[in-house]
Amino acid sequence: MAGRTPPANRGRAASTSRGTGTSRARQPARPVKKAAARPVARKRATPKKTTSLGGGAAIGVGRGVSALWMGVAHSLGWVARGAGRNARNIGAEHRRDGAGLLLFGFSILTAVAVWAHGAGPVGQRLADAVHLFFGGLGIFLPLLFFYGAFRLMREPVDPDHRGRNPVGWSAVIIAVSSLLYISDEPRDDLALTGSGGLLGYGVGSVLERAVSAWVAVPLLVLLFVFGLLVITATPIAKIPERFLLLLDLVSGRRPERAPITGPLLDEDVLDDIEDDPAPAKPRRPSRRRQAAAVAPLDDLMEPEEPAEDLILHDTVALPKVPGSRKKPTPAPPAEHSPPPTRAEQLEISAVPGAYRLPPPNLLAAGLPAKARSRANDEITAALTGVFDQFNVDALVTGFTRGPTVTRYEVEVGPGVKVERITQLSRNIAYAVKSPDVRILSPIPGKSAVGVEIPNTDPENVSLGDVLRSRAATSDQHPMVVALGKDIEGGFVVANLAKMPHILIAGATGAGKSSCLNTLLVSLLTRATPDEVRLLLVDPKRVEMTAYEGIPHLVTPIITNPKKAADALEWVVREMDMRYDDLAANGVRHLDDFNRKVRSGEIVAPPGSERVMKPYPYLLVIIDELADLMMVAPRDVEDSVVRITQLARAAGIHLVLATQRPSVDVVTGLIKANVPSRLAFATSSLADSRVILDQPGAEKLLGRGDGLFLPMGASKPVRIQGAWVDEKEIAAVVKFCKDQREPEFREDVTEAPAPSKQKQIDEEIGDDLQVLLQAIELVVTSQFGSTSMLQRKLRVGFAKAGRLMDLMETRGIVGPSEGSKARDVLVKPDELEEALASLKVD
Ligand SMILES: Nc1ncnc2c1ncn2[C@@H]1O[C@H](COP(=O)(O)OP(=O)(O)OP(=O)(O)O)[C@@H](O)[C@H]1O
Repeated sequence: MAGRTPPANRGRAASTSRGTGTSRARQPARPVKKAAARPVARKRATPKKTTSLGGGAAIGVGRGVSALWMGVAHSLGWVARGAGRNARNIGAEHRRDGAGLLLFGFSILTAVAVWAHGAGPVGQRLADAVHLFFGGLGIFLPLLFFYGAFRLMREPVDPDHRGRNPVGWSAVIIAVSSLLYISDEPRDDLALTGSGGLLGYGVGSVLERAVSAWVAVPLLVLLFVFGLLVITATPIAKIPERFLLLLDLVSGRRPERAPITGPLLDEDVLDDIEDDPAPAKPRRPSRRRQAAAVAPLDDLMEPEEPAEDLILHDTVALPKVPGSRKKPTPAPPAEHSPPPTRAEQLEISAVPGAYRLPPPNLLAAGLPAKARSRANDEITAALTGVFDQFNVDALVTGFTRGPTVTRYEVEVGPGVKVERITQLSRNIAYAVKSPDVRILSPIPGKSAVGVEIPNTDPENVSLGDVLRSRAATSDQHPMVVALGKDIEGGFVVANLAKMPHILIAGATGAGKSSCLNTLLVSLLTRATPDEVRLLLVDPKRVEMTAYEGIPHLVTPIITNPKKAADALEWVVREMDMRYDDLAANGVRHLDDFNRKVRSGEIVAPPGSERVMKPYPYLLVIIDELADLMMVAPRDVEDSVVRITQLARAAGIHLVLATQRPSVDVVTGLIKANVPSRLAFATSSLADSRVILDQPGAEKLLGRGDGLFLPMGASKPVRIQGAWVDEKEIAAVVKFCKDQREPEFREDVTEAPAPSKQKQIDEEIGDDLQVLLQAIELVVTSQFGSTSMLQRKLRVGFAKAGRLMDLMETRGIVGPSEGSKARDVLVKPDELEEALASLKVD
């Protein structure tokens, strides 16, 4: 988005990018032709001028010298260009490290020269120069170089604040040296080296003569203060806040940290977080707002420098060809998560402080994200080439690199149809050697067409980074989970309580299970079992075994689809119970109920033995909805629909995952009631339409590449799902399990309420024997046909139909599909179990 590209960044890209130079040369030819014409004319004129100077030996010698000189110059130029080209191919971090090491070397030289008067003749000259120029201040110069070298090597550059330190330090040095000069006016050159040096003399003497020492001194003090404010990035209005914060830190009181609850973290962990500041650039305004509340000392001194590994990307702007179209003005930076909210549930814990959340350092930090790589430059050139070949007046004006995909921004010239870019999609795919090109027309919020092309050098998004980002830590709600990073490199988190239910779908291997892992680990690291309870359904049996035994579970992980259907009915009962409580106490949402219970406004009715306790959120995660829908389609659909329609206020939320997003699994009713969707790569356009109601998911790349369509949004956001590995999952699970045993509810997987059972039993009446025969017939033949029952059991049509209905209510066969035979849901090897359960009933 335009808003995410600070002008400074664009300037940087424009001045440093070489690859872009290539694309520039390939821009529409008009300006290039004009420029080329002039040098040719000059070349013709030159020989004339030279010959007019006269002939003879002098000319010959002159030419020889000139040729030699040109030869040497060309060779040197060639070597320098080669070295420069190679240097540019080195990664940005290495170049920065190189500069840091160079400065470090220089600081050693200066230190030895100035402090120890050593380092040979070079050191002697250097020391003299330093003393002459900076006077008494010169002895601090090595320290300043050390500091500069340390920052260059340790912290990434932030283009927004690139000039801050040089400007700040220059102001401080000029002010101090001038003050030194005025306070100790030297009478000769030698004394100059003791006071403010030439610098102090230059500024101090001029100022003193111009406005007298009485005015010059306050002015210089103001300059000094300005320098300090610039270095520490402190606006004047923030001075009192920062000062109080500094006092807090000096007196040993740690400032309140919004992100992570205090008692749950030890000092090491906090230090980890201090070393690992949240990404700053795209959210800079709000970061400033919150700086006083969250910044530790490091942040106070260097609040604008994001950690290398958490740096966010902005659009890398490419230089414009002369006279190219104007760039749209940047809009304000995009936020990826809802504004911070105060979570009521946080204080629910029955035994405060008894349960510690897993420390963030259990989750490893990912590799630093790249803002630009060689692959990006090559693709920019390829795109420009395609536009040139097809004579389309369009410019690649920049790109935003995400972890898996880069979005190239293309601006079309006046009068050029946007469709011309769309029509070129196949040629673009051919030129960039990737079939997965996705064209966005326009990029929301920008007058530009987006061409999304997979990175040939994709990066993983570590869950730890997302959970430690400001997007996640600024919202303390226990149901906030990490999703990943968007295409602009911004962290994406979501509050499951606000979804309020989400459907996750994608072909096998697309990243659903990994996504469920990130959701679960996010919850475990942010919510205590008193705040959130989990009901996990894993018909695939292997995906969630790692979480068995965590204290958040209400029941052991359910792997049997039939039991899962029963569990959903339990959820409906739990929801009804919660609703009764809400209604009886006149509150509309579980959060209000919990707040009133805690404040004592809601108490048990007189005479009741019940102890009123806050309700935890209940999150139901179903890994394969299709398996449940096969067993008891009507029951599951009924339960899901009922839960999704009502459960929001009762704090019950559903996460439904499926790899078969067909209409018989994700039925119209379920779709209508599950408003948030997350699509990973699907195998067909039809599947994409089922999940998102629009195409797009079929073009995703797999491995966590997804489209997130939160409730109410019309356009999905492309994200790269976060990744958490098995070791990290095991560490977090162990941390939780070591503290508490799960308290299972016995009734979750119990068969549905006796009243309903009885009703069905009554329905069976005297037909039990014939029903058992019918079940045997249908299951062994795997053929759910009414006429077959009529023939084999010698019963009439009405009776056979009734038997079929009874079998449907028992989950033996699927619903009627007109004249077709019904699906048989019980396998022959499960027959005994099915018959036994019926006989017991
Ligand atoms: N966010 C991610 N980052 C990096 N790699 C990923 C990510 N998500 C998935 N992968 C890779 O893709 C593989 C398959 O992912 P996953 O098991 O989550 O797919 P799935 O959709 O659940 O498949 P299935 O339905 O067969 O279980 C993983 O083993 C991993 O290598």
